[in-house]
Amino acid sequence: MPSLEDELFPSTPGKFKDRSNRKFHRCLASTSTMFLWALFLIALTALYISFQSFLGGGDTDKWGGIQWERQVVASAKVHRHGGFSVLVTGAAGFVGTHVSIALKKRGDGVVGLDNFNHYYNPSLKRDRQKLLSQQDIFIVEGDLNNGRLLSKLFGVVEFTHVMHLAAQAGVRYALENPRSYIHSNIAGLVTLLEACKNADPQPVFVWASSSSVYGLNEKVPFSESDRTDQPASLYAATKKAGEEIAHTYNHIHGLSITGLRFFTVYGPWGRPDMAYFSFTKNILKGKAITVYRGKNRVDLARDFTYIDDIVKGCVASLDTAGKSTGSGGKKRGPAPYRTYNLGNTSPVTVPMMVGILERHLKVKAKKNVVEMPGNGDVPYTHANITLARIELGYKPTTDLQTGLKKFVRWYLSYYGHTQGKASY
Ligand SMILES: O=C(O)[C@H]1O[C@H](OP(=O)(O)OP(=O)(O)OC[C@H]2O[C@@H](n3ccc(=O)[nH]c3=O)[C@H](O)[C@@H]2O)[C@H](O)[C@@H](O)[C@H]1O
Repeated sequence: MPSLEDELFPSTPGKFKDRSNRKFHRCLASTSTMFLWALFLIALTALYISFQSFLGGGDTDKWGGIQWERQVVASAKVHRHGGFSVLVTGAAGFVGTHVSIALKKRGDGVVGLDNFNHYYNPSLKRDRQKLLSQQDIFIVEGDLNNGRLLSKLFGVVEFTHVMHLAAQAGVRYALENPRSYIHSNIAGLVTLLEACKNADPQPVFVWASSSSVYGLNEKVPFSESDRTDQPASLYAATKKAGEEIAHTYNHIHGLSITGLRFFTVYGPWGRPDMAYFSFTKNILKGKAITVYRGKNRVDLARDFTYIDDIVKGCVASLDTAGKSTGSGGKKRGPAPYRTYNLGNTSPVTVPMMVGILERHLKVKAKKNVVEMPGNGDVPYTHANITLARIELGYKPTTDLQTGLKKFVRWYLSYYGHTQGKASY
């Protein structure tokens, strides 16, 4: 009777069989099986890798693939003669959402980029995303530091402009999480500028700096030419560093750069970490709010600027920016480098801001007035906007009273009067 082995590995008919031959066959059999298994596993791995690269992912499964590219291209499509194709970073953020909608409404193509981080409750960001999606604006989910994603994006769309609004915001949070400022405001900025530098043609670059760069400067109102070498917070320091970094990309690579120094922007769909927003929540909940006061019992003041005015300043900056001159990463000639204050030019004290909120909310605030802790705050901001007025036609029109009324109306409609849903 033939053994199992013989059946599995029948000898060639007519050939002589012996024991050593059998051993050899047995060894060959197990080696071949192992070899076949290895081949099978290699093939499986190769199949998986090629499927992943077909999807375009790798770093994250949130981007890449044919469907994703279609969405990006459709969102970037320009619907007006001479319109722009704009990459808006931080599109699910406060300013990013408003700027994206304004651009889309006038016929520009807009592609958003946002990492939906958890600095504050991302459900607000998701709701802003829904708002943008109703305007056919697609947000790519990814981080600024993902160079692969950025080069893919610039490969799919020839962006004419980049509106860079993504950042780690907040002055006081830098004490808790300093690295997040370096990650987004320094490393992320450089990764994005690299992608812009390498793009051919290079896009125009407009980005959000901050009033905080004036730091301990005591000359008011703050003009663009005033000193900015005394930052009071790490946030301010990273924004100031961003300005210097952007300058080198303008100088070496011919990128057209416009830096906008925003002054305490507020309004509907705003940031829950900001004072006017968190005060509203706490006043409605009957909780005490902490109002900081400066040295010698001097009230702190801010040049609060309404979101619609900021949006006009951003759009005007895109419209008036000269072209980048570089190609293949090399500068072909001088490119514009501009810096503007976007403020309101009428500072209001924090207690006055609280008073306006009390009137709009029809609730009296419980206030704890404490001396300003040494946490990065500055006592006073006031923008000189002459340059922006002359060169951008920037003219803010909303005072704090009117702007906060609009904010409170939005807040109550979004969170409801009961505050039950306000978990941020
Ligand atoms: O223009 C900017 O470049 C920055 O504007 C904003 O910073 P700020 O002007 O500091 O706004 P915000 O925190 O609302 O505090 C407002 C006032 O309330 C005081 N304040 C704050 C908190 C509190 O509990 N109590 C209080 O009195 C506080 O002392 C201050 O006097 C952005 O957050 C920042 O990301 C950046 O964009």
